[in-house]
Amino acid sequence: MPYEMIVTETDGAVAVIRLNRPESLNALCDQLMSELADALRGFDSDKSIRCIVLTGSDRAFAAGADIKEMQNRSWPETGLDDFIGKSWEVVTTTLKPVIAAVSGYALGGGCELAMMCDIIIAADTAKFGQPEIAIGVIPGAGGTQRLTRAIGKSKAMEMILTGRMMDAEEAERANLVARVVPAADLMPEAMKLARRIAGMSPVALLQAKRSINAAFETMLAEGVRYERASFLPLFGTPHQREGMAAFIEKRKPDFS
Ligand SMILES: CCCCCCCCCCCCC[C@H](O)CC(=O)SCCNC(=O)CCNC(=O)[C@H](O)C(C)(C)COP(=O)(O)OP(=O)(O)OC[C@H]1O[C@@H](n2cnc3c(N)ncnc32)[C@H](O)[C@@H]1OP(=O)(O)O
Repeated sequence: MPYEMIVTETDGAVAVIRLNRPESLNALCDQLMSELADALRGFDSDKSIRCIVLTGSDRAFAAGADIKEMQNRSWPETGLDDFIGKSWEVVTTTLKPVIAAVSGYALGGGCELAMMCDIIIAADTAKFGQPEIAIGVIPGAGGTQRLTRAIGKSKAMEMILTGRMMDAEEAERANLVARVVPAADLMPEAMKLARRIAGMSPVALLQAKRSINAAFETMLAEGVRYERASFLPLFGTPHQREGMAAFIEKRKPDFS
């Protein structure tokens, strides 16, 4: 599928998807989200890819869903089409680790898209927010749920009820992002992290990602049961044997 609104490339076992609508600060229109979903499905089924980096431009990761596209839509016409589920949610069903490398604006659907990813690395220029209230709506792609779980009720409520932005430093203090780096270092740092993750056992990465995400979705006892059900099947796999043998033999493991 030729893409008009995203650019994709691979670097060894790492795939990079760059949102590419600079004229509208990467506003997330239906076509862009369909292209993103297609690219994610493709890399998720490509055995040579073990980690995915999603990024935007220096000025904007994404300034939200496309207001101009949404302006005149109404539920009676579009309510039967689960567009959010069929395209936006593909990020959350991607089995491989997805790193969001955020520079500039990540607002509304842009912040929600970043939060659907597994790890957010922020440039010191990043600005996060859910300003939907200012245009008469609320977050519609998980923002009220993921932001609250990530930063706590009071700060999430303040952000969503006022629509204010938070800068990268505040986002790091609030645990919305894993780390803040100088803007010039964003992609080098994101790629370094992605390569490190890509060197690990794919089956262990899958079980770890699923178990951590289960912590968002369930009560503690159920989450621990889910983790145990993910942990025990790893024993007897070639990568568990190789990983533990390599430690004992004092050598690097080969998870290829
Ligand atoms: C039943 C009906 C269903 C309908 C929807 C279903 C399908 C979609 C699924 C959506 C699920 C997610 C929902 C999400 O939670 C909702 C949103 O994301 S709403 C949008 C939230 N974002 C914003 O409100 C931010 C808007 N942008 C700004 O505030 C400013 O642009 C800025 C980021 C502060 C930057 O300001 P400036 O530096 O001054 O730059 P400009 O404002 O001049 O912008 C430059 C250029 O980009 C255009 N643009 C910016 N943001 C958007 C956007 N979100 N949508 C469309 N276009 C955008 C801006 O218009 C300028 O373009 P120009 O006017 O020059 O052509």
